[in-house]
Amino acid sequence: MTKSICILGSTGSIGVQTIDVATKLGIKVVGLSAYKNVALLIEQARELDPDILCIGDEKYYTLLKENFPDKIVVTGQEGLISVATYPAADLIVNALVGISGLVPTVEAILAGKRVALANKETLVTGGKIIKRILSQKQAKDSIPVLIPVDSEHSAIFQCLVGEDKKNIKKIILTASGGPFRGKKLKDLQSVNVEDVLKHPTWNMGRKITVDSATLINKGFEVIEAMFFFDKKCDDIDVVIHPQSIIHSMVEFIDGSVKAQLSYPDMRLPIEYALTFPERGKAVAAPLDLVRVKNLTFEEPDFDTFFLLKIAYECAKKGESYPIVLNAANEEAVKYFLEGKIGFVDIMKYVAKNIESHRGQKVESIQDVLEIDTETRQKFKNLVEGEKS
Ligand SMILES: NC(=O)C1=CN([C@@H]2O[C@H](COP(=O)(O)OP(=O)(O)OC[C@H]3O[C@@H](n4cnc5c(N)ncnc54)[C@H](OP(=O)(O)O)[C@@H]3O)[C@@H](O)[C@H]2O)C=CC1
Ligand SMILES: CC(=O)[C@@H](O)[C@H](O)COP(=O)(O)O
Ligand SMILES: [Mn+2]
Repeated sequence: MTKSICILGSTGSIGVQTIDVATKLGIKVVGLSAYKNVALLIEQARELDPDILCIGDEKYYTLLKENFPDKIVVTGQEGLISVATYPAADLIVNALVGISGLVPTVEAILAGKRVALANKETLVTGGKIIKRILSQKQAKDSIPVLIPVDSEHSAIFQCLVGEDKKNIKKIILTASGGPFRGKKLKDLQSVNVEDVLKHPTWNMGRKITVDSATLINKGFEVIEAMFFFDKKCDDIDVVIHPQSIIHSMVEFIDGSVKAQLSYPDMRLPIEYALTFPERGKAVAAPLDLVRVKNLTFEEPDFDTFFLLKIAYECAKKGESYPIVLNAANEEAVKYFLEGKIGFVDIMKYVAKNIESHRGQKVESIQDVLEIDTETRQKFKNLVEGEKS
């Protein structure tokens, strides 16, 4: 079992829950990173006494170092990589948000680390390159280098224990449907940030909560599943399941379907990633299906939530398309949370960015980062251009 971990993004939703699980399991946290929430990072470091601390934003470095003169205190991208590759950690938990998670994942893998991956943007943007890097690495044991934390992928991973991947017919990802399930585009014109952040079943960071409302989160998860489980997007379905009790399913060639169920609590997939191939008993409340009563299912509304359809198209085209999808979406969500564009504009501008994109081959992480930067610039030009 894992004995020591570093947590990248320890001050976020997944980061904080990882600390809870690790503490309950008696796992030592040897490294922490945050971007700008230095107050919480200091509090966490006082409690956990790690060896290495990283603050992304350099302006907080001095404050952090003054508080911990005897620890390794690092900053910036280089500092983040020092935590991602820290020698004393058995496993790195990547709980960063957005493309900021990509390079640390790659560096951790290259340094021979196992990674519990919550940061889905890593595989959305860098899946092709990471797959190549993993194929060149010698497996040390039967435990995969990348272990899923995203609840759906953890569910599938659990359903596949003891199974041969060649017997998978289909992966069925469940989606809550978000706060606007059943609504049409005309109903969404005037929704505000507060409405969008009211997720019906999960309590998560702001960016992923907005992604759940547009359903692009599920599109990203289709792409994430392609890389985790080596499947084509045509073999991955999405079904709306408003209760978020079934976290995903696998249909096998004989017609049998396996599912993983629990109350919606991210600490369970986090615990599974930390204890795999064993199971812990640190966190989950026992599931009472009589109390839950109804498990219901619906078709996704691809017309209203058209970014899900676009995500499938990007998944099929591969190469630069998922990178552009992710970068345009990250910018759009940022603009929306800053009050600069409306909710429907997120979907509209991401769609426009994809429409005008001419695919490019992707051969390296450098290519990924260049396409990401170009797309963000193009996005800004598009939005600012339409405003003036
Ligand atoms: N939250 C959830 O329940 C789930 C999340 N996920 C995925 O897990 C990942 C994390 O999500 P979540 O915990 O909600 O996100 P949060 O926004 O809550 O946390 C993000 C963390 O990353 C840090 N961070 C943000 N930007 C940067 C940057 N540019 N460089 C370095 N560090 C940075 C933040 O630091 P600071 O606090 O200092 O800003 C914070 O610690 C995402 O990819 C998400 O899609 C998947 C399934 C469920
Ligand atoms: C908890 C988790 O894994 C999220 O990715 C979740 O799936 C979001 O909810 P939606 O199903 O609404 O996208
Ligand atoms: Mn998920």
